[in-house]
Order: sequence, then structure tokens, then C-alpha cells
Amino acid sequence: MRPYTALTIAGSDSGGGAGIQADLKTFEEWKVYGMSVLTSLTAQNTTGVQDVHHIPVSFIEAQLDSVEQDLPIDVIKSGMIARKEAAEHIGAWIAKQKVPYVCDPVMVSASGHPLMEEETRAALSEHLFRYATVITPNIPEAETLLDMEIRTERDMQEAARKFVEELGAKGALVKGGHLNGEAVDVLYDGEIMRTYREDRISTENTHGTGCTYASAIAANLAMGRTLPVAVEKAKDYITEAIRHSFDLGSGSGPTNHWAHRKERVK
Ligand SMILES: Nc1ncnc2c1ncn2[C@@H]1O[C@H](COP(=O)(O)OP(=O)(O)OP(=O)(O)O)[C@@H](O)[C@H]1O
Ligand SMILES: Cc1ncc(CO)c(N)n1
Repeated sequence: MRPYTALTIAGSDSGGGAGIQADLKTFEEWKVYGMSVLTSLTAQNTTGVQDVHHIPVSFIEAQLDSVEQDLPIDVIKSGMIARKEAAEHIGAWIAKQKVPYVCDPVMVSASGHPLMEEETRAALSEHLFRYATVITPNIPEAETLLDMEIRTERDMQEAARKFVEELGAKGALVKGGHLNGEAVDVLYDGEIMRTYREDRISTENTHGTGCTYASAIAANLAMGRTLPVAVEKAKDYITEAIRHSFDLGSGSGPTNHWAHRKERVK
């Protein structure tokens, strides 16, 4: 018997709350075997990003080849891809893989540090979105990518539709963590518009929510669940992870990846 597997292509967060660390912790909670290809290393903690080192494209490719040549991949998830050349090469590699792909277009850390160079924005649309089963922008990312203002749920729906109809993604989940009121996300899969709604939890500890949510969606797709069901399960998971998030560090603390477990110990 082999386990379901997931590959994350993302950056490292030395503080352990976001990036590749959040992805692998999430895969583990869903009992999906996690693999990782690193794009950038960040010197980061709960207060911010202190330094960034980008991995050369040739070494990103070497990691992709190592995984591809030896291991089965049931789903791909991508996060921080800072540079245009990296986006081009990763896109060309993903095009050859015939598995679901979750693309989280990481642009800025929760602490406000840019994690993507400006010229990479167009490369994401051109080289990655078209292969994505779903892309998962938050509201500021959706506003930047589509050059539109998003203030209401109706705006979120319009944005999700544009990602699919104009930028070629198969599905788009626009996340409403940055709006006031309830925590509402909108999913458009090219046919049906769905809304996922939870009460907002009062906490500053939301470091890594986006990475964790996208990875939980990927883990559920790896198991063969449909996109709407994968998002429903992942939304429950991220809500519990935020509800029981950790007061670690002096900035925005990390989510609790094991909060969904019955025997939860904090
Ligand atoms: N305070 C909160 N209470 C409940 N749910 C929340 C809260 N903040 C965010 N969420 C939910 O968490 C998920 C991640 O959304 P968010 O918009 O925060 O992602 P993000 O901005 O990409 O995350 P990151 O901070 O890692 O960049 C969404 O389902 C969103 O609705
Ligand atoms: C490495 C990395 N990826 C993604 C995010 C977004 O939360 C972050 N803060 N750091």
C-alpha cells in the first residue's frame, strides 16, 4: 500500500508558521506524504521577514527532477515564487504533470514584506494559472492581479469569475480574510459559484493561514475529493487552526496545525 502524496513548491519560513513548513505540517495532519521543492529561503519570524535568499533556477529544476524521477506525485501545490525565470521553469515542469495543481499566488507576507518581484506578476498569469485546478488569492492579491477594487462579496464573485474566464485558471478561490465581518471565501469552478462562510475569530495570530489553507485543499485533492468538497474540508480545518492558534513570538503568531485532532493538546 502506498500513501497519497503531495509536492509543495514554495519558500522556507525559518519561523515555521508559513511557507514550506506550514505545507508539510498540513500534509502530515491529513496523512498525505509530503515532498518539497524550495524556491527561496526566508529569514523570518512572527514579526516579519529579515532577509531572503533565492534558490538558483537550475537548482529548483534539479529538485523537481529528483522528485519526478523517483516518486509518485498525486497533487502539486505552489506558494512563494519570487522570480520570473523561476515561474517560467516551474510552469513548464507543471505542464508535464497530469495531476491536480493548487496555485497560491503569494505576493506579500502577513507582516507586509514583499515576497514576489513585481515583474513576476505577469509570469504567474502566463505560466502558472492556466495549469491550476484552483488558484487561491487573498483580496489584496486578487486586486493586484486583476487591477480592480474588491470591497464586497459580489466583487469577490466577479474576481473569481475573471480568474477563470480571463486568466485561464480552472477554478478560483478568492479568500475574504482581509474583509471585515464574517470570514467568507468565494469559489468559482467554471460552472457554479459557491460561498464558504465562518464567523470571524478575534485573533492576531494568523501567520501562515493562506499556506495552510491551500495545502489542506491540495491534500484533499490528492485523496481524490472534488474541488468543492476539498475546499469545504480545508475551510473547516483552517478555521480550527485559527481558533486554536498559538501566541508564539511577539508578532502575528502561527496557526495550530493539529487543532482539528480530537486529542488536541495546546
Ligand atoms: N480572523 C479570522 N477568523 C476566521 N477565519 C479567518 C480569519 N482570518 C482569515 N480567515 C480565513 O482563513 C483563510 C485564509 O485567508 P486569508 O485571506 O487570511 O489568506 P492569506 O491572506 O493568503 O493568508 P496569509 O496571511 O498566510 O498570507 C480564509 O478561509 C479566510 O476566510
Ligand atoms: C516563505 C513564505 N511563504 C509564504 C508566506 C505567506 O504567508 C510567508 N510569509 N512566507
